Amino acid sequence: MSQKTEKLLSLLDGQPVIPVLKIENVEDAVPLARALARGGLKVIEITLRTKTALESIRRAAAEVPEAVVGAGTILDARQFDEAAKAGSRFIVSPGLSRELLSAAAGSEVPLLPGAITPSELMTAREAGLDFLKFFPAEQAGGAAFLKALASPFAGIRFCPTGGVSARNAKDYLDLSNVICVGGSWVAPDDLVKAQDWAGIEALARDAAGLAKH
Ligand SMILES: O=C(O)C(=O)C[C@H](O)[C@H](O)COP(=O)(O)O
Repeated sequence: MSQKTEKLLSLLDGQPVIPVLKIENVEDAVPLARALARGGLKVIEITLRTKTALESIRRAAAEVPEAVVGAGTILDARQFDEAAKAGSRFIVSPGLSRELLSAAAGSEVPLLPGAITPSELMTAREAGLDFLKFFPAEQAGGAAFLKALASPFAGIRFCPTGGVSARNAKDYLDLSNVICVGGSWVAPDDLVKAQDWAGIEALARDAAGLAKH
């Protein structure tokens, strides 16, 4: 296992679900991170899909010490650097590219890149990355596909994301090559919009209870 994977795994500390967050209103970042941490999901991924994402990362990282804030939807080296500077402790991408791999190689911040096909897995492996995001998990073939990758790629482990929910998370978590899953279901847009932090805390608590094996 690479040193950066070890670092990422120690940040995760056995958490079975990484909430994937889309924050429109920057004022929501701190209470949302706090609610998720109260529910047991300290490690969160704030996606760069909104204008307020970087400022949301900055605020959550600075004001919620119990949270481990990462950035998601990172597509290139510039975004990698901006997210790292904002205080992201880890970086998630839906895919992998040479540019992103080289940004990650020059940084202390671990990268969780997306990969699906055997060839993509081999590219990641050559770059020393052995913990990958399997995205979009359900649409790409789901738990059956991921299970089939376990034999030839014994050293590679995954965080399946995309179409994962309370309904099917266990199907993934039960696989030997899955460490955790990612998903937006613990912080749905309507609850965030309603600032229903208690509701989100309850969803987080259920997700945190989805132990591996
Ligand atoms: O933005 C990224 O970096 C992505 O890779 C996409 C997200 O992980 C998925 O949008 C979450 O999927 P859902 O749980 O199905 O909503």
